[in-house]
Amino acid sequence: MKSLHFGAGNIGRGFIGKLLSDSGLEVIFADVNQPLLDAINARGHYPVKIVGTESSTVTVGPVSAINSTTDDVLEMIESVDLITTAVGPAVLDIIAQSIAKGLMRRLTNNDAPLNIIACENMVQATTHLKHEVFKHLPKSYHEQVEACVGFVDSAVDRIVPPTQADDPLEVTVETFSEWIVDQTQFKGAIPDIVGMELTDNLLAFIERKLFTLNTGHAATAYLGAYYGHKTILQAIGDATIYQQVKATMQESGEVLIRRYRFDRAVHEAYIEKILRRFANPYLTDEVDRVARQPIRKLSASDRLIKPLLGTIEYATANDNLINVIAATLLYKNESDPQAVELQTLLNQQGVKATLTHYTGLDINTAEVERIVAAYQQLQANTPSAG
Ligand SMILES: NC(=O)c1ccc[n+]([C@@H]2O[C@H](COP(=O)([O-])OP(=O)(O)OC[C@H]3O[C@@H](n4cnc5c(N)ncnc54)[C@H](O)[C@@H]3O)[C@@H](O)[C@H]2O)c1
Ligand SMILES: O=P(O)(O)OC[C@@H](O)[C@@H](O)[C@H](O)[C@H](O)CO
Repeated sequence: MKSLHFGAGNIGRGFIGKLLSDSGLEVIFADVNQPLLDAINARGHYPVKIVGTESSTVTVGPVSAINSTTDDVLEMIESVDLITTAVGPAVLDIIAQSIAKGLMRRLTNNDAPLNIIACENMVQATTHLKHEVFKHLPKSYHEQVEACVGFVDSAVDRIVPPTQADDPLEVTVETFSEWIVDQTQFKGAIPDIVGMELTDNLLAFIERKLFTLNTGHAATAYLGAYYGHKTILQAIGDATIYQQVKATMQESGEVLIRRYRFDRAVHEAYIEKILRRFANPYLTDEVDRVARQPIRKLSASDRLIKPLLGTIEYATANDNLINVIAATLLYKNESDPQAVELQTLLNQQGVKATLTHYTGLDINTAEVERIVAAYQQLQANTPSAG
């Protein structure tokens, strides 16, 4: 079997590409980073360092790589059996055009089933990609694509920070990993991939992951930045932050428990395990990586606002979520365009207008007033300001 994976970054090489290769699939990466592509093609394999209480380094390969902006991608789509992505939610809209073009070429002489799985931190990322792909497909292709192409949603969990090694191909990953896919959305036989779990209840799994791990991770990063920490390990090692992060995940967890009837004790254990993962002493994960793209993280369907909306729906506690959202508004990073845009709008339009603009929250709600008050309090007590 042949697979094309968009995004040869941390998750691409450290998780999805590794599982595909371990399962005997031929792996071709498509990326826009030419030096990275050249390095992959020159060597044909790369090292993955798995770190935890026991560490090991494994070699992933053979692999090859093509430039995602060239016609090589269209040619590849004509013949592969599986397409996966780990490019970041915003880039899905960019690669959709190439996927649509590739599908049109493929369908002229190949109606074998093809499955596409977007592995992004986003609810129903593949369904979103499907909508984008269909925007670029003439109507005459829609029926055939519906018949031959499975757009399979997934939840993906493994902490993979950028490597600290000199080798640009090396990836360092934690021991834990979880890839869950919606078994109801495949076309043809489901590929046999070691470590890919099947479910017919994906929404519960993706919300559980995004609104626990990623909610807690974002809380650690934005509170960490506020208190002047550089890494997630340093931030979670700060007792004040640890308690707030745990309480934030519990507030979000209460919504998940009510919505999906999760067992309370099992969910509490899930939170504890995630806190231990954040405190993995063998991973160097910068606060700025986890805090990246704060505007995306403040959107209505993402890890902060969706749980907040859930607490409003169920009338449950949300003081910690409110405080983390306020800390997110205070996040500054000159090398992150979204952080710069956020601060620019805050300076131009003030907290309330900025908050409602990015989150979609109703300006007249008590929660907006509370976030504004929390923002002002955090700002007045900024640790670095003395
Ligand atoms: N790193 C993690 O811990 C982790 C864990 C779970 C999920 N994720 C998700 O996986 C996705 C990727 O995250 P990452 O940490 O691997 O990011 P990354 O920045 O390391 O990798 C993204 C890769 O996509 C490439 N890319 C950009 N534009 C492209 C295009 N047009 N075509 C092809 N490739 C393109 C980049 O060059 C880069 O190599 C995100 O959605 C993220 O939320 C990350
Ligand atoms: O990738 P983002 O920007 O959506 O979120 C940053 C981190 O929280 C994320 O990459 C985690 O490391 C990952 O989701 C763990 O599975």
